[in-house]
Amino acid sequence: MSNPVDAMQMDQAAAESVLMCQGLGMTYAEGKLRTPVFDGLDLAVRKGETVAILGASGAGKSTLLHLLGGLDTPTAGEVFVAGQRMSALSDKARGTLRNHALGFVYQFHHLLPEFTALENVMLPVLLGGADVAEGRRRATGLLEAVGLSHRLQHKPGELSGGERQRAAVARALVNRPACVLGDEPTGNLDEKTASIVFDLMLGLNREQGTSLVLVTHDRRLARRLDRVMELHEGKLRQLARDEV
Ligand SMILES: Nc1ncnc2c1ncn2[C@@H]1O[C@H](COP(=O)(O)OP(=O)(O)OP(=O)(O)O)[C@@H](O)[C@H]1O
Repeated sequence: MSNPVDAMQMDQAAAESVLMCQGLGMTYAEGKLRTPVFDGLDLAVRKGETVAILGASGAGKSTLLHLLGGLDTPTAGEVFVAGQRMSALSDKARGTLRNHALGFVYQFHHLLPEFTALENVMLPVLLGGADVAEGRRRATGLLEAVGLSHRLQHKPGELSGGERQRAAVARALVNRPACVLGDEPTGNLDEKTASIVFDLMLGLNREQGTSLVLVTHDRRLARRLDRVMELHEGKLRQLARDEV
């Protein structure tokens, strides 16, 4: 960013968004193999806004979500989380900001198998520095909200697929993040359970004013979000309602 006026405008726009990227580019490089995925992507997600990202297999949706979540470093451009420029932060500060400001839900739940549902949901609260009583209170409240108050002591292997995914949603929301990033969060569930988990995410996000960025192949679910974007041939484009 050579022009200071541009830099100030970018910082201003970032401050008004919970999540923003500008000029985002990613090219994977391994030895001589270079895989350009996209370049020059701009996206700004406002507080409470829900955004779907559609795109064919291999279009770069997971790559984009990883970069937005600070889990990988872009080869071009900038990501701002809660107004903070990710590239300006140390690894430790980036990790703290991620834990505090973002929640993640994946297609596979990624719950820790040796811990109970309650412990899994408490963990991000404890990592954020709160005490055990506070962690238990918040985790229990959210597990109740996702209909799992009767399964607090069950380990992931003792839960159904839908129950595991609901626990993963509770875990993503327990630190009251500004934004939840979902990578096909209902992709592994049957239609009815997918719809229940999706309703839960939307309901909890709206109650808490949390923004949602959701990668999905399911246009029917995407249509229920505020905005639908499509990643196609390295470009991100907002779709009109009748295109979804
Ligand atoms: N670590 C990596 N090294 C090299 N290339 C990669 C790497 N990760 C992903 N890619 C390539 O980048 C492109 C985008 O991958 P990505 O996983 O982001 O796509 P996607 O849109 O999420 O696909 P899907 O819908 O199938 O999950 C793909 O062509 C993939 O092969």
